[in-house]
Amino acid sequence: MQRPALSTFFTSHFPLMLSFPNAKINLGLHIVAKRPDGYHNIESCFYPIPWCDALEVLPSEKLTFTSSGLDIPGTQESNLCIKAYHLLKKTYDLPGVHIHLHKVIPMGAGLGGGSSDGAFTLKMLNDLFELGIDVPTLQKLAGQLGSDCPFFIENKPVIATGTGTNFKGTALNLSGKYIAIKHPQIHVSTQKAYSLVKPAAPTHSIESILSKPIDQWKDVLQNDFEASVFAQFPEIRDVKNQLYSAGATYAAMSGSGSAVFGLFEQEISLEGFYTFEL
Ligand SMILES: C[C@@](CO)(OP(=O)(O)O)[C@H](O)COP(=O)(O)OP(=O)(O)OC[C@H]1O[C@@H](n2ccc(N)nc2=O)[C@H](O)[C@@H]1O
Ligand SMILES: Nc1ncnc2c1ncn2[C@@H]1O[C@H](COP(=O)(O)OP(=O)(O)O)[C@@H](O)[C@H]1O
Repeated sequence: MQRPALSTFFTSHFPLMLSFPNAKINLGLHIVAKRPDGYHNIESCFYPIPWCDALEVLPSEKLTFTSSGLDIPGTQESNLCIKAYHLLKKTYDLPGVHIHLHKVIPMGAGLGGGSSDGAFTLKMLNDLFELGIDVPTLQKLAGQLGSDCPFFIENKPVIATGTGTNFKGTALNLSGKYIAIKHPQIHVSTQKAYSLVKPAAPTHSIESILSKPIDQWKDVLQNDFEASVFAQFPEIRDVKNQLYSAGATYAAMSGSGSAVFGLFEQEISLEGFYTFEL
């Protein structure tokens, strides 16, 4: 079937699209080796969580961008939504769009919020303009925006290896558990965090640890960033300890920080933490 011209497409379809780019947590994170390109091979479980931004794309004469909610550092051109548009525009005949991002997910937190916005922009433009880009190609494109971006294309729990862009599905299902998260408002540079860790081959695979009950994860399911980040910012370790004191079955820093999360069997309310059901 021949695809209609994009201009007629807009007038014949709903000219608006809304999505809710969500955050992720890392359940365990091993930094396995430094690569010749300067990046690191890792092993981690990426798990999507329902803490979301809101992203709207609608027709416009030219590309425009607005945001609300939390202030996003950097220029519009450095925003991953705009980068995603330009990346697709290199290959596809994209008309103008107006992108509005309502920012909720804390930034520089290890929750992948910016990466999610970039990946969701790719998916929305693909759907809206019926570009027909398949999932592996979308993941490759997302990889050009950042290492965390490809995960958000399929957005389901995976064991990630390589630079965090090779995925194996996992049956891990935390539905019905509760999570408490705090972003201690400390900005940890991902690049610096990687440079402070000495890579090492792990003794146990994350997949094997995650196959055990959650109450056995403590002390074995490790995030290799924690030691150096906690040494620099002891208050982040305090947040983790606070979660265990409150009865968390497992608590850890997400990614390169500084957000810390705890998993609970029951609904909890903790001052200063954002809590919700998974
Ligand atoms: C640590 C993780 C774990 O999920 O997430 P965050 O804590 O940022 O959410 C990721 O590996 C971060 O992914 P992302 O934040 O997209 O990183 P990128 O923009 O690709 O890279 C930022 C910098 O981190 C370093 N980097 C990133 C990924 C990787 N596998 N090895 C690296 O050494 C590089 O120095 C790079 O210049
Ligand atoms: N749409 C966006 N939302 C948030 N941050 C963005 C976005 N686009 C680019 N950035 C940049 O990415 C940085 C952090 O990205 P984010 O993915 O939120 O954190 P992290 O990598 O720690 O998970 C921000 O400080 C900002 O400079």
